[in-house]
Amino acid sequence: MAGMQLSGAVAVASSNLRSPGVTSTSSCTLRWSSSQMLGPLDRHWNKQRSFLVVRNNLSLFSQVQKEVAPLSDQYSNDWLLRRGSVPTEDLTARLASKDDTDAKPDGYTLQHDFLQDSKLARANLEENNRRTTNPFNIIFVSAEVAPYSKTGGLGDVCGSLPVALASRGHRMMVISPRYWSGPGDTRYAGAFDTQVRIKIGCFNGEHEVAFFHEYRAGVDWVFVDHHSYHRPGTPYGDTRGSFGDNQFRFTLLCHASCEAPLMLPLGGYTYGEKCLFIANDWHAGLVPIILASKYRKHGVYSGSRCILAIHNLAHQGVEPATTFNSLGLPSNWYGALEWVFPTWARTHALDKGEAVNHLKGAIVTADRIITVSQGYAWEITTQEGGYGLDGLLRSRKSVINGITNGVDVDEWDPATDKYIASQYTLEDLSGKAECKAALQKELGLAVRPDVPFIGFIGRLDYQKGPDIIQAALPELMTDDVQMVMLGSGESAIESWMSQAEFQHKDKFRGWVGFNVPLSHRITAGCDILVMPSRFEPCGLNQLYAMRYGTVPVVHSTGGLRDTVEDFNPFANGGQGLGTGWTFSPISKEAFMGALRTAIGTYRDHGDSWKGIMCRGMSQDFSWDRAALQYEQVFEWAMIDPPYA
Ligand SMILES: Nc1ncnc2c1ncn2[C@@H]1O[C@H](COP(=O)(O)OP(=O)(O)O[C@H]2O[C@H](CO)[C@@H](O)[C@H](O)[C@H]2O)[C@@H](O)[C@H]1O
Repeated sequence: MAGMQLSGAVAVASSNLRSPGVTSTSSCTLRWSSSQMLGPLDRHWNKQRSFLVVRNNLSLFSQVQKEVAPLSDQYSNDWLLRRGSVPTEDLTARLASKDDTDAKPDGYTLQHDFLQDSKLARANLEENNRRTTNPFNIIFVSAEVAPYSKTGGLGDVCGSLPVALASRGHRMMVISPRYWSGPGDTRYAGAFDTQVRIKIGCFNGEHEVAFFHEYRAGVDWVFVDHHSYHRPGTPYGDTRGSFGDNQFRFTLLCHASCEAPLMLPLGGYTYGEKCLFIANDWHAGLVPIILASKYRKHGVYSGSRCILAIHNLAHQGVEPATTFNSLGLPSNWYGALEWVFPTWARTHALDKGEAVNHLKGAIVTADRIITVSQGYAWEITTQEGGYGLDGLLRSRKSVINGITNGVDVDEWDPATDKYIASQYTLEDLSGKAECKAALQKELGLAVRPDVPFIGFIGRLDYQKGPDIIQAALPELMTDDVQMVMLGSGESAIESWMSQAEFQHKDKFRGWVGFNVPLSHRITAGCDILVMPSRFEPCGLNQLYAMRYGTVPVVHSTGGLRDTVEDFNPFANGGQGLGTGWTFSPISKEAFMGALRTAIGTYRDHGDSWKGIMCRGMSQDFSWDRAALQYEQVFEWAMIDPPYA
């Protein structure tokens, strides 16, 4: 993990430590010396300070192996036999097997309570693996959260990661604006007015906000209500462009988020002062600054920490320097947000390039920083990927971690997906062919099982590289393929999609707009999903595609490079390895090269294709894995003193 510097197991002072997992009977108390210490301790170097971090998520198997194996040195089989117990290797095997009942191995007399305790210990350990032993009060602050509001991956992540963390035993609050568009809007029907009102001093006045609350899937979903959120369009803008007062709207969100844990008696009691805030992207960027400048100096939130989660560094929340006075922050904190554009980016001779940058403010005040893949954690520290913030990010490299996103496995599951024509599984892929036929029919394309069907889903902007597809399409359309693109964004690309559809009526469909059910049907019905993103912090569509047996062809960048493994037909004794194709550099030629290879494999090597599909479908992209990694970072954040 980039930025994480771990050493191996560290020996500590010896003691009569009792394993947290394997308990002992009074007749067999285990003594552990330093070299037999249970559970690895990792040394974590952080800004020349070192801390010992206990990892508590050991699996039963490795735990039992570590615990029982050393016994053979101190307590020989003979010794155990004399005590009426079993040799250690037998016990290890029994504990590792699912069926370690009381069946006695031939020739041995079992000491029942020892085994019984071990079984209990295993149950405890399995439970520990599901539940954290160190629960936190966590506040997720985000501009969007699915299913209430979503324009992209940020909404997906903030709608599903908190549920995974809650199921591990953390107390979770997700706080986001209530984008209510009128009485017909049912998205917030389950959220009730808490009757709590607060006044926030910013932007030359006092602005009253209300809090709505819904408890669902173990998470407190809190919605900040203010009339500036009640507009048609997306959370950020409408057909005329971005809303002009977004800085005000998200400043309100940040102040309200800092008050919510103190004010809202959710389920009868507040979250209180000892919280862990996760500020997502620039919209929540003021949270660590508000905590440090307004609360902590009065002794409030001194036990809290704030982690900045960067989903996309390209959006930073840059506004004129004069707006600083409106943010409701003490004037001596200007330096945290201060941002000066490079000379080349200034608009006229008298332009001094002075601005405030919300994301920069968060980078220099957050206790730790998480990005959504390991590859992106490194990319943002380079000049090419740092969007002007790479220098600052390099200076905080020791607290940056990359954790690859998971997927909401309930929402994105081909076996249960309610949007697709026919459900299917890894064991029975027949439903996928039905999905393909249904999608071809829905789009008015020829229903042909043999033709390679290519899909694209995403924002039509520079990041996602739709112009690469635009450049490649004339060549691609000379082949016997079908293609569908779903997306909205730059109007030039939107018009091109309509035009291309007109030009290639029998092969190409361009669906302009945001349509979640159709995105599921494309993911299930296509054979290939292309993602020619110029940069991609993590990317979710390639994960969804693999889960649905749709093979990704992606630019080798950020999270795409981390999650898609290039197909190698010769690996694994000729059986092949890999889950898709990556290409580099980002050019029409490289894109077409990879796509042609994929199309050729689909047509001519059915077995290899099936292998790629099945390997993709077998990947574990659940949030459980990522949730464990988040927990580790939470623990580190709590060990360090507040950064600001
Ligand atoms: N027209 C449309 N109709 C229906 N659904 C559509 C759609 N356009 C996009 N979507 C959906 O929006 C989501 C997009 O997620 P991504 O992660 O690919 O990108 P995004 O750039 O928004 O997220 C940022 O944050 C996420 C989360 O951390 C990172 O994975 C990513 O790299 C980063 O850029 C997917 O669920 C996709 O299906």
